[in-house]
Amino acid sequence: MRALRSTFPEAGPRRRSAGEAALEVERLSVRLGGRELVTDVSFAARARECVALVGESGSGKTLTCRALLGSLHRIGASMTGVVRILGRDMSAASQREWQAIRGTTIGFVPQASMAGLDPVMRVGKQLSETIRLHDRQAGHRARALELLEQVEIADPASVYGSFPHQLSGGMRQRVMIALALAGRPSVLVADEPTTALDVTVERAILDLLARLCVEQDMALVLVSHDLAVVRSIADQINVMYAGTQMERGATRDVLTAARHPYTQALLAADPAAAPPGTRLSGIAGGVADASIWDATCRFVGRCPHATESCRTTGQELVQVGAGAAVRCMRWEETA
Ligand SMILES: Nc1ncnc2c1ncn2[C@@H]1O[C@H](COP(=O)(O)OP(=O)(O)OP(=O)(O)O)[C@@H](O)[C@H]1O
Repeated sequence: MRALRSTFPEAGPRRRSAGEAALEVERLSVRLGGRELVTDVSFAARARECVALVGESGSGKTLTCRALLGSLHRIGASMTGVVRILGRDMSAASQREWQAIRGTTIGFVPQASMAGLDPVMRVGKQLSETIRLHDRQAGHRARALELLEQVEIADPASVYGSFPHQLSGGMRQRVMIALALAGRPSVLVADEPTTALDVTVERAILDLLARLCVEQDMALVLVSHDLAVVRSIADQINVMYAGTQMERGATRDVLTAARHPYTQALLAADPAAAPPGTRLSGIAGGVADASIWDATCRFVGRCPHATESCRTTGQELVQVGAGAAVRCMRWEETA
C-alpha cells in the first residue's frame, strides 16, 4: 500500500477527511457459549490504509471480523467494546441499522471458495442483483461490467455470462471482490481472501486489493494466518494470539523490531523474514485451550522469556509509541 499511495495520490473522493479513521475498534471483546473468545482488541484504519489482523488458527480473527460486520448474532455471540464506522458507534446498533450499512458502508470479501457464489446463477445475474440492492437507478449490466473491469477481469462480458464453476479460483475471487465493491464501501473486510489460491494468483489478488483500497478510498482490514501474506501491503499489523491482541504497530516496526516474544517467534519461524541460509525455528508447544484463557499472558507456556510474574499478573495492552502497543510486561527487556 505504501508504494501504491504515491501512484494514485488523488484517486477517488474522500468520505472522511485525512487522518480520520474510517474504522475504529476499541477494547473489543466477544463472548460465545459462556466464554470470552476475543479479549480486548483495539485498532483503527483510515481511508487508503491497509490494516492486517494476523494470527494462528483459532486466534479470534474471524470473530473479530464478525463484530466489525455486525454478524455475531448469527452464531449466538455478543460483543462489548466499541466498533465505530465512519464515526458512528455501532456497538449497540440494531440489525436494521447494520443492514443499512452492511454492503454499502462496510463490505466483506470471504475466503476464496465456491461457497460465496450461487453455483446455479450466472455471474452477471448475481452481480446485477447485488447492485440492485444498493442502487435501484443504476444500469445494472453496465455497472456489473464496470465492476468486473475494476477487478481486472480481461473479458468482462464473457465472465458476466458465465457460471461460477466455469471460472478459475482466482477469477471467482475477483468476482467476490466485485460483489463486495458493488455498494461502494468505505471499509472493506477481507477474511483470508487468498487461502486456497496458488502463490501467483494470491499475489495478484493481494495487489488488486491494495490498488482498490487506494483508488476507491477504502480502509482495508486484511485477515491472514500468514505474516508473509500481509507484509507487502499492510500499513499496520495487529498480531493476534489465543483470542487477544499481542502487538500492534506500523508494519516496518513490527517486522524489524517486534516487541512481543510471540511476534518475535513468528518472525523467527517465517522463511520470508529470515535472511537466506538462516535456520528457522518453530514455536514449541501449542495454544492453550480457550477454557483456561484469563487475563494473564496466554503465550506464557511457549515463551522463552516467561517468569513467574507472567503467570500470575494480568497483562494489559500497553501503548509504547505512536500507534504501537504491546501486551507483555517484559517487552522492554526482550525487544
Ligand atoms: N461458531 C462457533 N462456535 C463455537 N466456537 C467458535 C465458533 N466460532 C469460533 N469459535 C471459537 O472461537 C475461537 C476463535 O475463533 P476464530 O474463528 O475467530 O479464529 P480464527 O483466528 O479466525 O481462526 P481460523 O484462522 O482457523 O479461521 C476459537 O477457539 C474457535 O474454536
